[in-house]
Amino acid sequence: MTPSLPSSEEKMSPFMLAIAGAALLLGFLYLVKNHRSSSKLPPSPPSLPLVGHLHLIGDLPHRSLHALHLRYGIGGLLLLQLGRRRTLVVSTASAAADVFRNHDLAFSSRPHHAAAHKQTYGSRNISFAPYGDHWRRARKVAVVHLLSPRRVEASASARRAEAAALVARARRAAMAGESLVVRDLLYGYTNAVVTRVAFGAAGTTAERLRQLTAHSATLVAGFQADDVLPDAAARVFRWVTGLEKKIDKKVHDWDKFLSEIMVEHKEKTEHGQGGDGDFMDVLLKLRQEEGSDGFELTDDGIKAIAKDMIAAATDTTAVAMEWAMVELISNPRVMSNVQDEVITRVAVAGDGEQQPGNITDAELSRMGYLRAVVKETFRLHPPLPLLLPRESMSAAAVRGGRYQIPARTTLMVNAWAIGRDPAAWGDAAEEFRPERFLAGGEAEGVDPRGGGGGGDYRLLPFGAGRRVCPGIGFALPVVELALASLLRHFDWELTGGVRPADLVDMVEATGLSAPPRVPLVLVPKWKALA
Ligand code: HEM
Repeated sequence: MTPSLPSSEEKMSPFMLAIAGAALLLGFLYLVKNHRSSSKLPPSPPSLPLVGHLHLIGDLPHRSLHALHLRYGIGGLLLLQLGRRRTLVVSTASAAADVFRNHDLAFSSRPHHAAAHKQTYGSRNISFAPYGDHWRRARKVAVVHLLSPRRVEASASARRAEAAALVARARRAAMAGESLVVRDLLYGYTNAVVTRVAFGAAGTTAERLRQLTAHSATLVAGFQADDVLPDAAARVFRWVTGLEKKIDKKVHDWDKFLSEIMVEHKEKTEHGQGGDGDFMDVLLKLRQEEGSDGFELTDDGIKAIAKDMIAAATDTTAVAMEWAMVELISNPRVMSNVQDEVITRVAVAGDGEQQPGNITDAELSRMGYLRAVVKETFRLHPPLPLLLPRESMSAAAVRGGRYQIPARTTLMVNAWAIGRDPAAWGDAAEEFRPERFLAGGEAEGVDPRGGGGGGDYRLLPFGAGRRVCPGIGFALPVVELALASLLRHFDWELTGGVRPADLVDMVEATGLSAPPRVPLVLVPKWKALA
């Protein structure tokens, strides 16, 4: 039966026609508006309900995000829904330049993360503190009083003592014809330098610290329940899986350690033996003299800052050095060039009788090729491949207003992808070629200090803008001195039939920082110096 047309009595009244027309118009306007506002968002791959794009992220998020960028990204941007967090991913140097140059303030906060909050005395540190007065003042304390160029210079003796110990350790292995797990060697060195600088101690304090820092990062690394679930559900998840218990134990152990160190330092000060040499001394003295610019340095505040410095410094620095050694052993030409330079520069200083490890900062500053090796390592292997996540505090119109990013969007800057961006580094971006940073090279003058030196945003291992790492000046001489010492005194060989070419495709381990997945094992051969 065919449906009959409405009779004249059944025809719509003018009133009903007006309502229907208005509804149609409103619907049309809604569609147009919606189309316009969604077209103002950066591109996004197809997503699933609830998880959004989380299922597209593998165990190496920087690599998954890079692959998604290559497939879906436009203008260096992607917008993803990672569980409950709307996330803007930046994957090219030009997009990073726009975000850091034009929208840094908008993106200067950090997303709340319950596990990190717990481990930082309620976000009272610097790294995880939301943007605001506390963060600004705590950061100023670190920049002015703990990490200033004067302090870095004053810590040269700690660096040199530990570099000498590093060479001695490798020499023992060389004499015994044994191989070394390079990670253990370098982690031990970094941990020892940091312990001396932070607490003026070595030996058992360094060993306790080593145990505390091991695996700490894994409790805040990667995507966790907090990123996917609402707060209460995430807490239940952590509790059921036992993660909450692990975090509580770590928090307790750290607090016990830091409280003991603090008591020791206070007692020394009371007996007139307090120094102003290490971080704890400086922080306690600042509190006494109220020299922290009105910033209340409570016991917990001091512990939060000290812990932040240690956690931020140790893993990152050791990971950078291990990757440098991986690249050098895989590139014998570069290894030979850098060894020649180190030997020549130290000899030029006129002290052939120097103790192992006793290379001065002035000598390091003349090692241009070594510095290029370090930059090239940071380019291909940034220790924090996704930096630290930021969160936008207000809406931002990025890429010249083409895209509108709403407030409370998480920002992930993929430094690993930016280091491989062909628009920034050319077609041979995957090649380890330190010469690109030397005079006449295509990246001459590019600096890893995040837009420092001419506002170049191609090399971002330390981030950029207001939240750029304040520890760069501290980290670089630690890295350079260890590498120079190991390259000056030893030749290095692979073990067990491994060939340099076997290391070329080495991928990263999972976690917040990204060391080589397979720890590098090398045999040191002691070099008798003329
Ligand atoms: C090779 C070694 C290091 C690397 C690769 C590194 C990398 C980074 C990165 C990527 C950030 C986040 C920047 C951003 O959000 O834009 C950061 C933040 C930070 N780093 Fe480093 N870092 C290193 C060493 C150090 C050292 C030695 C210290 C201190 C002694 C330190 C202290 C900090 C602090 C306190 C922050 C938080 C800054 C803030 O949120 O305002 N880092 N670092």
